[in-house]
Amino acid sequence: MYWVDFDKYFCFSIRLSLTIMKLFSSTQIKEIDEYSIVHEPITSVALMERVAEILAHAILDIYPHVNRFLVFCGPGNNGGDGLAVARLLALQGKCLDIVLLYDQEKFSTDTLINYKRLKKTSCVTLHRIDKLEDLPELGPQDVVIDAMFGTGLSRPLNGWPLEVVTYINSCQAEVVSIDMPSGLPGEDCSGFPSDGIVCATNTLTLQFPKLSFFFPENEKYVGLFQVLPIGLHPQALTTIPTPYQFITASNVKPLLPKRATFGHKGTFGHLLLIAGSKGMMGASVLSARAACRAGVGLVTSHVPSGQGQIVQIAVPEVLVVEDMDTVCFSSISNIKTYSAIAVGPGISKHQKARVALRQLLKEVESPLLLDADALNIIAEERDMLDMLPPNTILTPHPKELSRLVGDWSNSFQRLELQQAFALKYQVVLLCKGAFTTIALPNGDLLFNSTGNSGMATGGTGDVLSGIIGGLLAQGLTSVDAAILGVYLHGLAGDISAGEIGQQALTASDLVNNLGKAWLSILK
Ligand SMILES: NC(=O)C1=CN([C@@H]2O[C@H](COP(=O)(O)OP(=O)(O)OC[C@H]3O[C@@H](n4cnc5c(N)ncnc54)[C@H](O)[C@@H]3O)[C@@H](O)[C@H]2O)[C@H](O)CC1
Ligand SMILES: [K+]
Repeated sequence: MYWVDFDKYFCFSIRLSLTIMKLFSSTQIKEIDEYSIVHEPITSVALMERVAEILAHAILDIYPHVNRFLVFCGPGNNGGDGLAVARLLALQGKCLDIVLLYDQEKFSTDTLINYKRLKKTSCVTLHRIDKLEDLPELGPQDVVIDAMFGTGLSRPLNGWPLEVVTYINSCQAEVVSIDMPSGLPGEDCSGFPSDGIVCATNTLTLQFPKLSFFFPENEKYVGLFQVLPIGLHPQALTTIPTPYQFITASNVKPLLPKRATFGHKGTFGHLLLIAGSKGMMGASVLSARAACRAGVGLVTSHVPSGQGQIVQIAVPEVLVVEDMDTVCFSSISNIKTYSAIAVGPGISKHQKARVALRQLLKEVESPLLLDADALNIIAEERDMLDMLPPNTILTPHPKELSRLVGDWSNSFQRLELQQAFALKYQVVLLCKGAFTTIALPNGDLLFNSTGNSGMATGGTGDVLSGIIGGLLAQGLTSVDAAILGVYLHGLAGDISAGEIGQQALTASDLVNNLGKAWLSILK
């Protein structure tokens, strides 16, 4: 399970007046680091000291009762952070054993300065070690501080550092990694063997989450992660370009649609929801309920003939139109009446639904969202991809996404495929999951910050379609509707998990907590 200290993250972003929380590559982080040193101005060793104070504080917060820490230090500034943290923890009365993996000739300038400072500190024992058998004893109550490699990692670990990583991973002790688990690259992890990376209990990362933290295959290395603002220069953060952004509360607040005082139900849009088929009417009900709580004026549910009663009883707020077919969506009518259309949840891949979807794509003029079976159909009938109107929103989960974009061998490649597809077809393409990603028609890629694994349960995708559809109908652009919809959906999930826990969470809880989610953003 991941954990991000979003409050600290938000506070800091607001203080810097950032409207967008960017995510940077390791190379760019080095550039931002250097820019900050010149323009703050601050010496690099003073910046390292500031970082170490923040890190030591966070470590003491997590482990207030731990008395002994074993710090593994590499040659670069990550090792320097470790040495400075060790000194500060020793000054707090903790017992510190420091394992130096390299001779001081290999140390970076600031690491060497901190090595010399540490030698003058009491309660620390420095070990320059190059064999496992010489390592100091590590008890289950002790905590390992991993300060071997951070953003400067340039290749997979081998030799001595690899032996140390294997040893650390075989021990019972908890591990806190500084900035990154040693051995984990910041972005593309292909070619980095899985046994050469520290498995941290907690990762205390500096200023920004690293891209690789958002990849499911890296959960076992990153553990719980916390983002610690270290005061890098706001100018560098705003001017250095990156396609990656992180959606936080400060990003979504400006997107909230205004409610005109004299508005009536015609003012707030009319959504057509084409969802459900015989035996799959739950999808229709859930998406309709969610749409009704998304601020939209009117919702019409298009359902198979004879199924309308289900929706009318379950969601009295919606209007219902029945198809001619008794099984599935088979034809469209009066689509120009609506300010947005969402199609797909539970519609089946029946031949009649395929024909109707094709017809819809030919005739549609309003903003459009495609989900679930609508996506499966266009993945199989690929000429329909060229019929997608620009800015259509597609909301697949990973399996549906792979049908659209092809298979990937790691999550970084998945991001690239997602971005390329959004750019090629000029659509907004989601990949639902932890940190739902949203690829934009300009090639940018956003990560959502809300949500939890309690939401990994049937029907939550239908709820998302209803929310985003409702926002589209109110006139939000596709990009804004996708960002706000995904954020609200996850927030409703977090509020639900806070009330009833993740295990008991159902899709209906998300709908019921959407009001609280809106209020929490409006605050
Ligand atoms: N974010 C910031 O602004 C700050 C970050 N700080 C910390 O500095 C590190 C990054 O430091 P850097 O010196 O650039 O890199 P590393 O310490 O990660 O390591 C570089 C060091 O390691 C060697 N090396 C690289 N890969 C390997 C390998 N596979 N095997 C062996 N050796 C390797 C390389 O040659 C160098 O010697 C960042 O993570 C933060 O912890 C600053 O303290 C403050 C500002
Ligand atoms: K590290």
